[in-house]
Amino acid sequence: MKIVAKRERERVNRRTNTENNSVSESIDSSGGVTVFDKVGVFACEPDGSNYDTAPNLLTYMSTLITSFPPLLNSGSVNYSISNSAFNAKLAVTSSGGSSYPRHIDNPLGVKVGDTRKLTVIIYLNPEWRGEHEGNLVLHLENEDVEVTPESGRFVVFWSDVIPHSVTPTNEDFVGEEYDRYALTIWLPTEDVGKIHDEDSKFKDLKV
Ligand SMILES: O=C(O)CCC(=O)C(=O)O
Ligand SMILES: [Fe+2]
Repeated sequence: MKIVAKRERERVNRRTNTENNSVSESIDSSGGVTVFDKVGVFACEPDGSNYDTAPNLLTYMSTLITSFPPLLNSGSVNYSISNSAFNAKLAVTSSGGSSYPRHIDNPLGVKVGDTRKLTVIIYLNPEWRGEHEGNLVLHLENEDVEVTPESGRFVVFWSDVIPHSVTPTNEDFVGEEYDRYALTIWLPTEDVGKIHDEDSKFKDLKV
């Protein structure tokens, strides 16, 4: 299964990958928006057209998108997570030093029509070892939590409040075999009052 996942992630990447050096927006503590480059990060948006070459990946994605929102909404607080306007990205962070700066995925929220509430990341790196680095760091209230991008690892956090970054991939490991693959699915909320909610205990976190 791990090998299938590896072949499939490479096929999706090869077939549809066009975007290099993607940019993202980040917001500072006074509300200013800056655009940052993600040098060495290649991304594509897997969809039904990838089913022929990556059936397991697509089946996994569709199972997750249909089953996860109802599960989350049945918790003690209903965040009205929806699967209606999800978006997905397969990102390949090149070996040899590429990284993501500290940012929030949805810094501006409803004023720019961005209703993403939940970031779900699945790592697809069956041969990942600690020395390859490229760890996700979640900058939480009182601590930074570092998550290694091991295959099958599943990370979920609020898209609108949690600052995070990716440490540089190790410059000593260069070549496609060391590229770092992450499949991200963003799920929106139908209750836009839940975005940048003043009652959120994370509201004071800053990019
Ligand atoms: O690949 C990761 O671990 C995080 C990626 C990320 O922060 C993003 O795509 O916004
Ligand atoms: Fe992010």
